[in-house]
Amino acid sequence: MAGYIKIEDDQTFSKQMFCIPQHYEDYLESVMIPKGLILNRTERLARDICRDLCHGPLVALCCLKGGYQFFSHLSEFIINYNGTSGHSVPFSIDFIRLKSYENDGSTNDVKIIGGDDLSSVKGKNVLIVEDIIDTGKTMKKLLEVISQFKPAQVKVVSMLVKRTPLRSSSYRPDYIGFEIPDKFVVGYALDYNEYFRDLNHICIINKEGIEKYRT
Ligand SMILES: O=P(O)(O)OC[C@H]1O[C@H](OP(=O)(O)OP(=O)(O)O)[C@H](O)[C@@H]1O
Ligand SMILES: Oc1ncnc2c1N=NC2
Ligand SMILES: [Mg+2]
Ligand SMILES: [Mg+2]
Repeated sequence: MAGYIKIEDDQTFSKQMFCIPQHYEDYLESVMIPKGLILNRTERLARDICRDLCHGPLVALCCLKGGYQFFSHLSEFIINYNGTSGHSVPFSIDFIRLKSYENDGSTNDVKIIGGDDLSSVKGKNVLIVEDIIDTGKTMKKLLEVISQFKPAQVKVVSMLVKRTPLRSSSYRPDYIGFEIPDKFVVGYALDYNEYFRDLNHICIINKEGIEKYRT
């Protein structure tokens, strides 16, 4: 397994140092990972992935909704690498919608909502692109489902892996952007009850935000 950037338990940035949408300012504790750093790390992940996987047709599978920003930027870097590294392979994309969270907890019931016709992955190298691994339940379910479609090989890249020793299945993806503390984070397409997806940076939600947008 390749390396990752470890975000320490007390490693945060002040909200006042970044552009934060006014409608969220009172509901965030701090910035954990600014978008610029996410993009820089994603560019290197694209190079690592291409060096390992780009020897045959590659299908990148976006785990909606939370994975869409990471998927979009990672795909762009893979396409650029494909075009400039002197070696290229056909790169196609597919989408699947998975949902298991309500408020800041897993319902332990991973629902696959539409997009589960994954016959396109048969015989291909598949890269599953996810935003975060927390308990690992979502990824465990997806890997079970995708294996039924007989892909040639499956690799998983997750932008974040949360340090959750007490409730994690200890599943580790093949590629990791950042290992983060056990805090509920939002932004860069990660949500809390569908809010905060329109926030650029990965931030820690505060108690007021948890109450304001609780269902
Ligand atoms: O490792 P786990 O504990 O399963 O948690 C990780 C999953 O939970 C979140 O999805 P969510 O259910 O919130 O749907 P969303 O992607 O639409 O936000 C997140 O985007 C991951 O897919
Ligand atoms: O911190 C988190 N933020 C958003 N979504 C999820 C998180 N952990 N599991 C799912
Ligand atoms: Mg998700
Ligand atoms: Mg969510």
